[in-house]
Amino acid sequence: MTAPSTLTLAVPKGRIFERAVDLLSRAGLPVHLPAASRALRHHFDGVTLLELRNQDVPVYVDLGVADAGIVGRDVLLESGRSVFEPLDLRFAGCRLSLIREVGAAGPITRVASKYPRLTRAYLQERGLAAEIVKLSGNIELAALTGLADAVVDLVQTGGTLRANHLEEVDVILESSARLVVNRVALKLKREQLRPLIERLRTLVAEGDA
Ligand SMILES: Nc1ncnc2c1ncn2[C@@H]1O[C@H](COP(=O)(O)OP(=O)(O)OP(=O)(O)O)[C@@H](O)[C@H]1O
Ligand SMILES: O=P(O)(O)OC[C@H]1O[C@H](OP(=O)(O)OP(=O)(O)O)[C@H](O)[C@@H]1O
Repeated sequence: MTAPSTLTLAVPKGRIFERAVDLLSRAGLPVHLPAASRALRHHFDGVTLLELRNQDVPVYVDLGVADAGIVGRDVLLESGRSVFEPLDLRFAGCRLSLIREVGAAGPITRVASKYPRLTRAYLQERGLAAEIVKLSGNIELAALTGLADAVVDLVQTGGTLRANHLEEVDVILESSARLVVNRVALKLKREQLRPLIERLRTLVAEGDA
């Protein structure tokens, strides 16, 4: 029998990181939160964690450099990458919404977002020919300053909207953290990936993810 090969997993830094590492640990992988350092690749017994920007997780998984990863559905759909998505992990819940200043009624001619592809698809579906401006963060400021007459961004508690006199005009999609798996790795590393998916599925079903 050959020794099992290393499993490489892509995990985004930021708000998902700690929860994702903890979940993988509770699913039986010998991983733990790395000590604070500048290291971006963390080696454990038979498992390597790659600490990436959210947007890069689907890229690493699709191209097979990571066998699997954890990423928000919002980022996954925006990426357009064709990865296997076996499991909704049911944390990092939020929605992607069209947002305007409270009471704004004029036409939408320019929309700012970190999600230009999803914004384009949404506007096209409604026959709206607005210009899309890609921004990188604090998207709500674009609506406040007049850079755009609407923005497409994430809403969770609604606290950011309330603090900035903005309102949700339409919900475009619901998001939560997803497990994504490279389609070839699913076959080649089946003996490692299948049990991992099933253990994660059990944790989610028990409300423990
Ligand atoms: N306020 C929120 N509440 C719950 N989940 C959120 C919230 N904001 C974002 N998320 C989810 O968590 C994911 C990661 O969010 P995070 O804030 O870490 O990303 P970011 O720092 O904006 O990304 P990056 O800097 O890599 O562009 C998002 O893709 C989304 O799925
Ligand atoms: O509805 P709420 O609970 O207020 O959450 C929504 C906010 O959280 C996210 O921002 P984040 O803090 O990640 O900063 P960013 O805009 O730089 O991405 C998102 O982009 C919203 O601004």
